[in-house]
Amino acid sequence: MDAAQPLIYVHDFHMQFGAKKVIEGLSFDVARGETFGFLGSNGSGKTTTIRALLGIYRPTAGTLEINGKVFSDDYGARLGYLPEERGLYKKESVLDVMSYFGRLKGLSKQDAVEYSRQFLERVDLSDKADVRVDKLSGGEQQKVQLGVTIMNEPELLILDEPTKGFDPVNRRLLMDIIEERKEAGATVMMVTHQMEEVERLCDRIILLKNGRAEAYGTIAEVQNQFGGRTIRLKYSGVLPRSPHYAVVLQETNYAELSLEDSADEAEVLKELVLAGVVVRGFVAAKRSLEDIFIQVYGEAGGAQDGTATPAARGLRRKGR
Ligand SMILES: Nc1ncnc2c1ncn2[C@@H]1O[C@H](COP(=O)(O)OP(=O)(O)OP(=O)(O)O)[C@@H](O)[C@H]1O
Repeated sequence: MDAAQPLIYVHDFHMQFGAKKVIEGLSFDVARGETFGFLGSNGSGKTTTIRALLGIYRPTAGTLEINGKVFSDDYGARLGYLPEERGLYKKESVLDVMSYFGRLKGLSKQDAVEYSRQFLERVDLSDKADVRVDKLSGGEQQKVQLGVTIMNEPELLILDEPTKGFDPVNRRLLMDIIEERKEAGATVMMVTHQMEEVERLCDRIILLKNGRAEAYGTIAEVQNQFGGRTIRLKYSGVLPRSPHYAVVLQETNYAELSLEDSADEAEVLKELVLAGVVVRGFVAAKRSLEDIFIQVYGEAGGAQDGTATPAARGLRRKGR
C-alpha cells in the first residue's frame, strides 16, 4: 500500500441515466486519513458518485478507484458504508441484527455481542438490545445502523448523510463517534447538508453543481474562493470607493464589505477613518460555509449585486 497514493481517486467521471446527464467530468481524490466532505444540493449526484465508486452503478465514463483499484471485495482496506437507504432486518432484535452483521464482518460471536452491547450503551440504547428493530424510532434505527457500519473499525468510512434526522444532542454524539474513527486514522468520505458538521470534521470538501466540482479544497481555500473575508461595519458617514473591498450589503449605518485577497483589515479601517467615516463597529469574519452554499445553489449572484442573501441577512443579524 503506497501511503502517498490517495485512498479514493476519481478522474473525469461521467454518469448518465438515459438522456439525463447527472455527472459530467468530475475529478477529485481523498487522501489517506483525511475527512472529506462531499457536498451538493439535492439531486446533484452525491449518492450516484458513491454508488459508482462502490461498483453499484457502472460509470458511463471515467476512472473511479479505491486503493488504486476499481472496487471489488478484495480491494484491500476495511470499508464501512452507511448507505442513504437504510436497511436493517426489521423483525429481529437489535442485538441479534448487530451481532449477525458483526459475524459477516469477520468478528467472533463473542466479540460481536460485546461490541454491540458497548455501542448500545454509548448511544443510550442499552434498554433496546432485545427489542425488535421495527419497534425503534427512525433515529434509534439509524444509531444501530451506524453501529453496524463502524463495528469492524473500518479504514475507510463512506457515510451518506450520517446524521440525517437526528436531534442536536444525538447529532453531536454521532459526530463524536465519527471524530473518534477519524482520530483512530480512518479515512472518511461523508455526504452532509449540515455545515456545522463540515466545519467541525472535514479537512477538505467538494461542492458538486451541474455534475462538476464548483469548489474543491480545504475549507479556508473554498472560503477564499468565494470572497474569503468579510467586514461587518457599523458606521456613519459616506463609505469611500476603495480597491481593497467591495460593498456587498448596505443599509442605513450598516454595511458588509468583502475584502480583496491582498487587503489588510487594519489598513481598511485606517482608510475608512481617514475618509471621515465614523466607525462604531468593525468585525472581521470569514464567510460561513452556509452563506457560500446558498450563493452557489440558491440565490446565486444575490450577494454580488448588493442585495442580501438570506444567509447574509442571518450573518448580519448575528453580528449586530
Ligand atoms: N438509477 C437511476 N435512474 C435514473 N436516475 C437516477 C438514478 N439514480 C439517480 N438518478 C438521478 O440522478 C440525480 C442525482 O441523484 P443522487 O441521488 O445522486 O443525488 P444526491 O446528490 O445524492 O441528492 P440528495 O442530496 O437529495 O440525496 C437525480 O436527478 C436522480 O433522479
